[in-house]
Amino acid sequence: MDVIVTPTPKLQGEIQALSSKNYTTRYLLVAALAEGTSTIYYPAHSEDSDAMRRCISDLGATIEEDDEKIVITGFGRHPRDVKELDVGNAGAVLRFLMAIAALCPEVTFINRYPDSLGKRPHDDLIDSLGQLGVQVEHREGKLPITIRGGAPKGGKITVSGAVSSQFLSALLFLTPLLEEDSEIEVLNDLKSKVVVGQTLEVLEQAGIVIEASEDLMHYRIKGGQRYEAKEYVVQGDYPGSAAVLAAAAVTQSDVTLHRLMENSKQGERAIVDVLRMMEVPLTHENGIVHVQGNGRLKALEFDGDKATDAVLAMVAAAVFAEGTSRFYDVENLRYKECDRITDYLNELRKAGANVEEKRDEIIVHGRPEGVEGGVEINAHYDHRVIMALTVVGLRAKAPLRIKDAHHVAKSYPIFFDHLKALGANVEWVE
Ligand SMILES: O=C(O)C1=C[C@@H](OP(=O)(O)O)[C@@H](O)[C@H](O)C1
Ligand SMILES: C=C(OP(=O)(O)O)C(=O)O
Repeated sequence: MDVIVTPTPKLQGEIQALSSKNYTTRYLLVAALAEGTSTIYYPAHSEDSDAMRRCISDLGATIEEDDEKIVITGFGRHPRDVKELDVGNAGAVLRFLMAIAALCPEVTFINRYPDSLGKRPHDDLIDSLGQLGVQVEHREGKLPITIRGGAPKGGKITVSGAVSSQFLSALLFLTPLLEEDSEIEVLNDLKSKVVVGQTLEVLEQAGIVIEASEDLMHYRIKGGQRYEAKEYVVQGDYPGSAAVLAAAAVTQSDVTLHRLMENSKQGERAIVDVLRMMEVPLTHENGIVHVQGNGRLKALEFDGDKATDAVLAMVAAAVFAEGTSRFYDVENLRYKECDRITDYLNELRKAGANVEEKRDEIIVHGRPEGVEGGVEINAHYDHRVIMALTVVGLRAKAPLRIKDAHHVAKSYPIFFDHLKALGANVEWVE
């Protein structure tokens, strides 16, 4: 399914931010790793969170769900002897479960998205699992991957954080369940460090004790711990909301988003500060962001690694700013659903934006007068490319047709419904 985005000068209205994808996947996992019954209120509904639901159910968790909550009885440290798992296109779900699969005799992760997740590298985690004595069969570090767990005991592990923080998070979920104590040392930098803060927060809520160094590069984890069954409440999602806020910033707008906590550990809450630095009129109080866009934005420089899943939306806003913006320290955007530097900038250029790339930077020469539009956009299987190009389409001179826009459902199935509710001219077409 494609979406046609027709230029829309004005957005107005109020929406409830969707629930956080990253917290939902984590709460589902820690609930599955507990032995009793946990309740998660307001879990996200998207392809990625559904992938975690499906996999923990295959691994033996019992799940009951209604409109408000999901009730999970976990399998503790004894997952069912499942042969195959399908994580869809969800990187975090795959990486977290590759580690948990070490508790199973043999599990194969299938390759359902050969052109997206199928291209992403997992070598660093494979290497760390190897240090625990776990055998991993793979195709040059990529899917399909078979994990032969045996019975890892714990011990000293190193993991590279240069490509993704998800490898470290995966080891942090596994090691408390092992018989012996573990020590993890992160090598070569740690990208998306803020997301590890979310992992540690959720582990603590689940009753797990981890000693982490202040720089998040060293960890001591006691073995033989048990995840406690708990009640969790999922907060609003900043990465998805970043695209809605960027849309409000590039138009004449009066847009209010609820459920966005000021003190959230999501790095992508930086979208609010970035838009403020771009001189977009907005307020953020009591979990409510209110944007009154006037279409004028100023360029800025920003360390994108602090808000990895909001960078594409920030770049989309910068396309219309006065001056040249620079988003640096973003190399690991190349290892996401697509190469979010080269592939994304190609699509932006097609739409008429003036952008340049370096290995680890995106540079945007703003065009406050608007971009041409009138072209077809390749979504590259990437929900964040789809959302960001939608923002650009709202202020183009002619409509954009975003091919295969249904992949937006990876994280934000109702993105276009939300934009429509704000008055955006967006239409699904076959
Ligand atoms: O741990 C997580 O849930 C995530 C970590 C980040 O990935 P990287 O650590 O690979 O940057 C982020 O981009 C992804 O959407 C979710
Ligand atoms: C990169 C993302 O997710 P994942 O790595 O879990 O596939 C994302 O949500 O933008």
